[in-house]
Amino acid sequence: MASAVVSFPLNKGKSIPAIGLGSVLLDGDQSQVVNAVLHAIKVGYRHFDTATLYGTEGALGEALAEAFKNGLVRREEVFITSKLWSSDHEPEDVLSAVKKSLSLLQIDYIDLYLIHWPLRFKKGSAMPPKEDEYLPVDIKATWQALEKCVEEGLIHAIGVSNFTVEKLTSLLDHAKIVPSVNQVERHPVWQQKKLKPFCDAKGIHVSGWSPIGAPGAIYGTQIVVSNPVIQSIADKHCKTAAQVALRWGVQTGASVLPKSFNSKRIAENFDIFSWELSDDDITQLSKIEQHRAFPVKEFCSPKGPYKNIEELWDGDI
Ligand SMILES: NC(=O)C1=CN([C@@H]2O[C@H](COP(=O)(O)OP(=O)(O)OC[C@H]3O[C@@H](n4cnc5c(N)ncnc54)[C@H](OP(=O)(O)O)[C@@H]3O)[C@@H](O)[C@H]2O)C=CC1
Ligand SMILES: O=C[C@H](O)[C@@H](O)[C@@H](O)[C@H](O)C(=O)O
Repeated sequence: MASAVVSFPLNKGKSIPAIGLGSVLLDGDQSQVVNAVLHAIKVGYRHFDTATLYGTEGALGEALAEAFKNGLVRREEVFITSKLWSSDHEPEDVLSAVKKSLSLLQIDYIDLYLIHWPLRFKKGSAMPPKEDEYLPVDIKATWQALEKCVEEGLIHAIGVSNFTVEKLTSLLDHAKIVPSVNQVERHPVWQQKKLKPFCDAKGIHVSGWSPIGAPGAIYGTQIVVSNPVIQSIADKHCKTAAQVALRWGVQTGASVLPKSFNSKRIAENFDIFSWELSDDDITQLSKIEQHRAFPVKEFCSPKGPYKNIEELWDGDI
């Protein structure tokens, strides 16, 4: 068994384990999710990241039910993150979306529920949405509906995903509950040098998606695993570039959410707690030229709230 998993305290609810298993599923075979989650629990993972969008809440729920039944782990020992999809932002849709997630996950509370994107789409919209499927965003109303779900005990902590400093600032102006987490793209090639210090100052924990640049995904990139600075640090520590990227994420105070449905890589990605990067390694990594691997221009539209990636990310690109 690998070393115990480290956690970061949140401003509400339980601590968030520093590593969580991602669960984007591109081809439809749900059994690989069930197997991956059960294997990950045995390796030591205690955090699982899913979303309504991914269609993997049911498979995660099935794996958790089996793990609880077999005594592999107890409910209070795992941390489950899921996300509200953009077509469920209407306040009256939020409660039923949360209840649907709970039912698929087969649990009676969700540790962390995030607004997946600062975007609102019509019901049944395509992915990415067509031009006439965008609706005006009203984060305040959606957030208030989520705050109610916290009051009712259905969710223990709430947060956002893909929010910039500007979008968080406007949410903070009227939020009763300060978001616990902002889940964003984060790895050594996009370190979130503007957003991370802002979130730290506001007590908002940052979780990094695509923490190794999604090297194996159809939409993915090799920009992290083939970066020469990362690779040379990996060689020095006898680790892989993926492990250096993940260790960097955790060592700089953010949780990381690597997705793998492959047993060997699930274990490889977890092996980041019994060694550390030196201050000089961190300095070298801080000098890597920065750019987003995933600017997500699919969500920019002349009819949407963001016409281009500058507007989506408020110039932080
Ligand atoms: N909030 C948001 O908007 C977003 C959230 N996310 C969340 O973050 C998670 C992680 O992001 P994701 O985009 O999946 O990208 P990751 O950086 O986690 O990379 C995952 C891909 O890389 C492969 N891989 C995993 N480990 C290794 C390794 N050690 N060496 C080489 N290849 C590896 C995986 O294939 P294999 O399975 O074969 O190992 C998979 O194809 C998602 O699954 C999701 O849960 C992601 C994007 C956006
Ligand atoms: O086209 C847009 C992208 O697929 C985007 O929707 C995903 O990256 C998503 O945020 C995720 O969580 O995986």
